[in-house]
Amino acid sequence: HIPETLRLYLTACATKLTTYFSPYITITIPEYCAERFKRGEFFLAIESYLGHACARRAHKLKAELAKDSKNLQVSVDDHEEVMDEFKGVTLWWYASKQPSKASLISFYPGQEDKRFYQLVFHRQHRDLIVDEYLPFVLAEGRAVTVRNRQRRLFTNNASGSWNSYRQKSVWSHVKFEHPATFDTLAMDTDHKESIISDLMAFQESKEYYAKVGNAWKRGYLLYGPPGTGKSTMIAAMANFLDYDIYDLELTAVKNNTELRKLFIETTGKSIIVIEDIDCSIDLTGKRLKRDKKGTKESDDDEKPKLPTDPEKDETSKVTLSGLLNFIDGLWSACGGERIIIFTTNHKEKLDSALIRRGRMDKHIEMSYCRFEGFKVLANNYLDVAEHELFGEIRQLLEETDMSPADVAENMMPMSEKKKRDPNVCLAGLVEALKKAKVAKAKEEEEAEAKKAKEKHEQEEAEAKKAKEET
Ligand SMILES: Nc1ncnc2c1ncn2[C@@H]1O[C@H](COP(=O)(O)OP(=O)(O)OP(=O)(O)O)[C@@H](O)[C@H]1O
Ligand SMILES: [Mg+2]
Repeated sequence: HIPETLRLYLTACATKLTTYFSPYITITIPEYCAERFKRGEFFLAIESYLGHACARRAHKLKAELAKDSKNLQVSVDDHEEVMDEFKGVTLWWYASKQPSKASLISFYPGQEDKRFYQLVFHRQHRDLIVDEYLPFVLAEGRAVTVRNRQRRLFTNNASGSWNSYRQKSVWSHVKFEHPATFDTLAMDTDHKESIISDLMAFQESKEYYAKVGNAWKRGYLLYGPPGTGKSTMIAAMANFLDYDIYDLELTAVKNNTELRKLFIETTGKSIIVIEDIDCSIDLTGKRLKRDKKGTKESDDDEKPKLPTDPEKDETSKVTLSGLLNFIDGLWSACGGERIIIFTTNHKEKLDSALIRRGRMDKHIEMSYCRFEGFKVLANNYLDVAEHELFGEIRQLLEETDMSPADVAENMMPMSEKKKRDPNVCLAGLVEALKKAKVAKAKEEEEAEAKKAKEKHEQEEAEAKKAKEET
């Protein structure tokens, strides 16, 4: 009978010897790495890669529902061996686990079993594997993860009911599931095409941004009257690019420090949206309450402010310069692929520093519904591509300014949901357009009258003045 210590020693020696003479090299990738509470990114990438690329060759698989509970995620089961081939070289992956000492109380998930992957290959391929294969696996695995992930809509305004228990993170999120696409978006076709190609160019120009030394980001300013599809456009962009959305509510951000923190916690492949920028900030750095959503005008629930020195007061607000820094690239260190979008109903109210090129690279105007946009809506809502009323509608759309939201609403009044008869719906739209046309004519008339009156008054005043002088 051999003493325990000696036995352990001999086993260790035997392992050493076999490794010494073995022509094979083993690389182990543990599930939990240095930062103990986070699953290692490489481990996760391998898991995705093997499930995707090599699963067909494995005998024992396990399937789990992905986060969105729609896609099945298949991965290689524990204690299973899979073969892979890379540039003609064969290598083997083992998924395995090591039960940890039972006496330990588990502090983090996975303490019970230490799972790991082992990669075995011939030592003559060492350089190929380390320099090319492993980076390849990492990239592939990441791509698979991205394809399977559930996209999310983040918000910093957690006062609502959602996820309010998640106090720790500055952002709270819900699933992002907006059906809007560029196909369903009613707007000028050329305009739409130019936006799509701009987005594609952005997505593909990682190297270019690195070369010119810019952060990999792009800013869009969406402007136009209410109901012209600015928010819808953002959803369509996110769907097109497969990005997350961060909806940044500036009025809920206390100061520039908090703004920076929010920004740093965003991840790549995301769109950061600040809606109604003109209502959120003004040039003196004073934040305005937005009355649009029925928020209170004044902070009368706050304690009366003690007189403080102006410097201190400054830090309690998000200022324009804070916002500019935020866009400019304090943060370029935290990786790229971000799009920043501002929306506004009044472009002319914005400070030129905010929207100059370089900050907002592209200004996109969303405008009233014209015939091209209407055709998209008619197709979406009524499945009509041609109709005898189209000619009249085309004419009326040119003469009135109706937003796509109103056109859609008039074409399909919510109360008459069941009547999807195109004839009825389009006739309803014609009616509404005619009414809008009359209203517009009246408005113009009134404006004209007012102008004439003012002119008259001015002339009178001038005449009076001239009389006095003489
Ligand atoms: N161009 C469009 N194409 C398709 N649908 C549209 C379009 N514009 C508006 N709609 C419809 O009208 C609704 C309101 O549009 P949306 O919220 O995108 O407008 P908005 O420009 O963001 O308005 P606001 O300035 O008030 O925020 C949407 O739910 C959508 O169904
Ligand atoms: Mg909107």
